[in-house]
Amino acid sequence: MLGETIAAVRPRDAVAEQNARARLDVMTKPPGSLGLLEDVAAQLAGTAGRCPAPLPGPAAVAVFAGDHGVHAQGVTPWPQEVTGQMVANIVAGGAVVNAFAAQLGAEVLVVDVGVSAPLQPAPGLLGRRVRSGTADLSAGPAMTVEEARRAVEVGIEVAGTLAAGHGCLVTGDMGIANTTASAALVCVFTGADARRATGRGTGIDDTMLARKVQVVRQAAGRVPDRPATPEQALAALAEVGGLEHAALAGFVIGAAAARVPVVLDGIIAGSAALVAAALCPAALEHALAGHTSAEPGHALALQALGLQPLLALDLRLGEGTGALLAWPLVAAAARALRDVATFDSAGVTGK
Ligand SMILES: Cc1cc2ncn([C@H]3O[C@H](COP(=O)(O)O)[C@@H](O)[C@H]3O)c2cc1C
Ligand SMILES: O=C(O)c1cccnc1
Repeated sequence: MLGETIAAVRPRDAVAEQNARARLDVMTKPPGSLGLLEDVAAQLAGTAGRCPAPLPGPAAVAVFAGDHGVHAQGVTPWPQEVTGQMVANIVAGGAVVNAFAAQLGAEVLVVDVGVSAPLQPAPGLLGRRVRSGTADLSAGPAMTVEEARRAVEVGIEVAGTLAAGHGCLVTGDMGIANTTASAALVCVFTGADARRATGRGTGIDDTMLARKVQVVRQAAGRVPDRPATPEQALAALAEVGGLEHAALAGFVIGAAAARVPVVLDGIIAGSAALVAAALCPAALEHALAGHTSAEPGHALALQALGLQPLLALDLRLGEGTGALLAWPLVAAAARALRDVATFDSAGVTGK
């Protein structure tokens, strides 16, 4: 399934994108005046393969949840059981992601791809647990390559299902200690030093940060830098990643295969997108960076991916919150491309 999905991903449609650029230039506004939103509008046309692109809605955020064996190393102040408790909170509608989604009319789907604790079945919770948390990535592989592949395929499945009823997919995550695995992935996939890629996550003190940097450096050191082939990418993911990272990588590839735009959230999605890019470079042509988070490794990931974030609000939450907030900008860019009159049609004199 992974191989077939990778093979199904096409680059953006150059003709649709050129038509969008041409239309943006004759719309009743000075050429280029919508800045980055003009690139977004053109990208959406390229993804859809037509100009104007369909409006990218409604949006659906998939919150991939998993636990991390590296929690035992003291890299986060939060107990591991908070992952399962927050999953229940999101499913009940009580988290920040739910408030933002309600504001924007977006759907929230939580996917258990690797939580440790037992979870009550509930509407809005998809059970796809590959294993109950990863192994401690500071001591050895976080998971097997086969488990990584299965978790990637969960993300592909979820993207395919959601793309059938939604015009835009949004990445979300929940997993205590997942900023440690994210930093390790950023180091491996960009070659960055652990000190630059590692941040304070939920908010850790200097002592814990020093320990986290050490853990990230040690883990990333076991893996050859900059995996170039799909096999190397999966191996690196299995060594230092998380189950939600694997699923998110698959989600990005699955969205691209369905030709639906995907808006990326923070460091967890950004690091997973590095994996997706190594598995399937064309997939990233259909992705948008919703925001840049306060976690320093996120900017490194976006830079390596060549993605320009739509927002910079100093968010450091995850759950899909920053990407959701960017979605109205994506929708507005599409609506402008579709609805704004041209100089000719409106009888407005050009310069
Ligand atoms: C109550 C709560 C809600 C959250 N929602 C997202 N995260 C975010 O913080 C965690 C990663 O940070 P670290 O690596 O420092 O543990 C992840 O669960 C991520 O989704 C949360 C964290 C907490 C505590
Ligand atoms: O970048 C993020 O999305 C982030 C940062 C800190 C904690 N959780 C998520």
